[in-house]
Amino acid sequence: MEEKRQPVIQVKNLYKIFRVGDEKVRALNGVDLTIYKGEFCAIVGTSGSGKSTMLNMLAGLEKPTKGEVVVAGQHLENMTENQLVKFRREKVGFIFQSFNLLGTMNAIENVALPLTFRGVDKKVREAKAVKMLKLVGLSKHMLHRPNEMSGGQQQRVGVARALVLDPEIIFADEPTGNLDSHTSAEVLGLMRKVVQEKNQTMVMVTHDNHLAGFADRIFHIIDGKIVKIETRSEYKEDEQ
Ligand SMILES: Nc1ncnc2c1ncn2[C@@H]1O[C@H](COP(=O)(O)OP(=O)(O)OP(=O)(O)O)[C@@H](O)[C@H]1O
Repeated sequence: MEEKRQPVIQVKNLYKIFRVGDEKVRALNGVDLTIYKGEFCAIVGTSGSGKSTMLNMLAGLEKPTKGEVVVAGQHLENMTENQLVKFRREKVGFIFQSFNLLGTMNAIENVALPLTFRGVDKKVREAKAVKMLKLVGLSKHMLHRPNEMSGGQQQRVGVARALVLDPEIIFADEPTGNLDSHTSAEVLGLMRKVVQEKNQTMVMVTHDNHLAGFADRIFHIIDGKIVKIETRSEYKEDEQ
């Protein structure tokens, strides 16, 4: 089993040091990790542990101080800003805590929006958006605007919008931050299902241990270091 797994994200000896006045903040203090194709991984830690910094490095939003970040075969630490923009556009989808939906657009239009930026034909855009909304269980809410939907439904529109471009890798930052625990569990279960079906790779950061439990593997981060990696027991048994 193990040797067939294809690494999608490889981080080696990663440091991110911020200077604040005379002080140095070691937001990432020597991180090594590998994430494989098809995995749903969670990076979990308390406030200030380095989660967002880690996600920013993996998504090519910020440059490391030192170390390697290889994503989908590309060394992000050597790329120019233009190359990073291209990398993000082609490879990556984002799901945020705040849904970032446009209030004047209905669900279909919101989900179709990233395809507009790619110059996809209107009919094709709408067909893809409808398909994604069905996949996230919103068949009956396609024409609803954000203020005509619940928080959980809005977040599912956000998930559909992140996945409509079929990204190889999805990054999620506290994706259920504004939702109650029951709805959070539903949204995460759904994200996991969709990503699994398409054999995509998802990395989520959260401070919530319970929500991290939805992931195949959990990386625990404390003071910019990965201190423990947990694998779901059912997967461990598969691998033996
Ligand atoms: N731009 C910055 N300049 C200076 N220090 C920073 C900067 N960004 C983050 N830090 C520091 O780096 C450390 C890690 O921050 P980070 O935002 O990655 O934590 P986090 O785990 O995502 O926290 P939270 O859950 O509160 O969002 C913190 O000590 C933070 O104060």
